[in-house]
Amino acid sequence: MVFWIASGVLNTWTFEYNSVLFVLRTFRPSLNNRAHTTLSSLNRFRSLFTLFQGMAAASETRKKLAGYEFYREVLGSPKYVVAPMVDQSELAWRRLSRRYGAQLIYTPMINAKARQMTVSRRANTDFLSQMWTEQKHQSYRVGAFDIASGEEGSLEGDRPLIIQFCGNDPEKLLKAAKDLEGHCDAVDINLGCPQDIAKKGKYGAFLMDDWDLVYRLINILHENLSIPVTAKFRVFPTVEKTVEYAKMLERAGAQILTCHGRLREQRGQNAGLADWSKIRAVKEAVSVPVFANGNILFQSDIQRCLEETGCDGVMSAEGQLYNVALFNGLVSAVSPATEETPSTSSASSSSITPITPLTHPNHADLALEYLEIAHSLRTRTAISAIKGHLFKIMRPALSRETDLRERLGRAKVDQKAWERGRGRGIADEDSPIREYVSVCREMKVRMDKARKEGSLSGKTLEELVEVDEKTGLRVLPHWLAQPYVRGVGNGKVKEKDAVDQPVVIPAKRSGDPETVLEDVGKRVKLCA
Ligand SMILES: Cc1cc2nc3c(=O)[nH]c(=O)nc-3n(C[C@H](O)[C@H](O)[C@H](O)COP(=O)(O)O)c2cc1C
Repeated sequence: MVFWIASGVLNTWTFEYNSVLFVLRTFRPSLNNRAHTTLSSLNRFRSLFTLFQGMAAASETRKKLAGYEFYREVLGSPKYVVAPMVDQSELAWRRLSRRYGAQLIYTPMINAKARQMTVSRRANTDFLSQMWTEQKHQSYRVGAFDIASGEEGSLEGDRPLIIQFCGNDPEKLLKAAKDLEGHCDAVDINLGCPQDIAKKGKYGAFLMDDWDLVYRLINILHENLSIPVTAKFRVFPTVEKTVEYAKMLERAGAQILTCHGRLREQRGQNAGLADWSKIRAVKEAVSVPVFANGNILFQSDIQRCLEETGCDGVMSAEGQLYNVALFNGLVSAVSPATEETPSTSSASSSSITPITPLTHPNHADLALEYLEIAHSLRTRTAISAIKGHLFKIMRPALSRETDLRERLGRAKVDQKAWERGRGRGIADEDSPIREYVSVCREMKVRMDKARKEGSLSGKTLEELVEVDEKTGLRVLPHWLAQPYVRGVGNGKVKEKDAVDQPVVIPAKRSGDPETVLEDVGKRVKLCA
């Protein structure tokens, strides 16, 4: 502490020192030499302090905090957490999410094996082999982490951040995690991905059958990384086994557990509801912080979940993707996003979320804001990610505005041009994603008109809310950001839908753009 203060004083001093010299040189050349000698000896002190400051910083980073100490002091006690999402929790989305109240965000899952190959190939000077790697891992790169841009994981705009890996080889996992440990606050292991790709690669939820391997995967990171390791997992059919598993994860060294309250078999059409009672049992059984994952769609679900599970935070994936303002207004009295005083300074425990511009802004505005961020970054945002976000954000209106839906579905973007054109700003008519911008602007015009007509009807927003017959959930006016709930599946796993059931990927991606989106969704939704 003393070093920091002293160094701050001396830093200011250097500025003064240069200014004094400049003034003396200009107006009193005779005093220049004496002043210079005195000032430069003082400046030597400054160098010494800078050295001590470096040493203090180094010893600080060496101190690895654990459990609640880590949760509080490094992460800042986050309650509102954005889930790891392949192709969707990328940097641009993280920036937008932080503006709207997200306190901690996970990167999309990174495959440890693929990252390791890419890193070792990059170290090789053979240009052709690099090209080969780049092409071979094109799809992996979509979820990769771009250190070179200096933006991903930066202290200024991308923290707190947890980088998620998947893998089944402890040594490879460690090497990949070591490569990125300086760019995040912790490393997470994906133990919950239930998709066929995970079954084939034996990672994610398919490690639930090999507890010894899971222990070693966590433990090697716990023992060798300078930052903590955390784990995200699904529940077992019984509470007892779920609790036993969670305790094993803690023993192995996991410092935060995220418990997704669905079974490995609850995916796609059979996702159904998450079981919060199992999450509660986990929370009661371990002594590290626990995040609850599943069933968070409206703000009112957040407090209910925290109360019912006793967890330290809630994690949302789909609810937050469809409404990035899900966590807005919960943290501070004045929201940075809209600068309005929120009606709820902490999550209301009422069963219904009040519909305010804070929690349900106009979706076209959010879409434009997202595009503006994507434009402003040096880091490349994958076109698949952009398209996925736009379809989800504006979903409430796309079934009405079918011409816009079609334009969005058919918009072609030259990836290379997009990479060259990034950072130009949204107004640039040369932007390679100008068609997306144009669709969102047109959507904004139409939604502003719809909102005006809505308010002219004399009804309040609450009165404009309808209830979906199939799901029983509230459907808000179509210009507002809101969750999307597929009215299928009951969470009960039928034998024919069990894990072995293949995901059907249509050979042809044509036809109705929304169907295409669903297909894209199925393909990128590697871990839902
Ligand atoms: C588009 C998408 C991508 C996902 N990718 C990942 C991932 O990379 N790693 C992971 O552990 N879970 C992933 N998931 C699962 C979510 O993190 C989360 O566990 C799951 O969706 C349940 O939360 P929810 O009910 O809030 O959607 C993904 C989910 C979605 C919707």
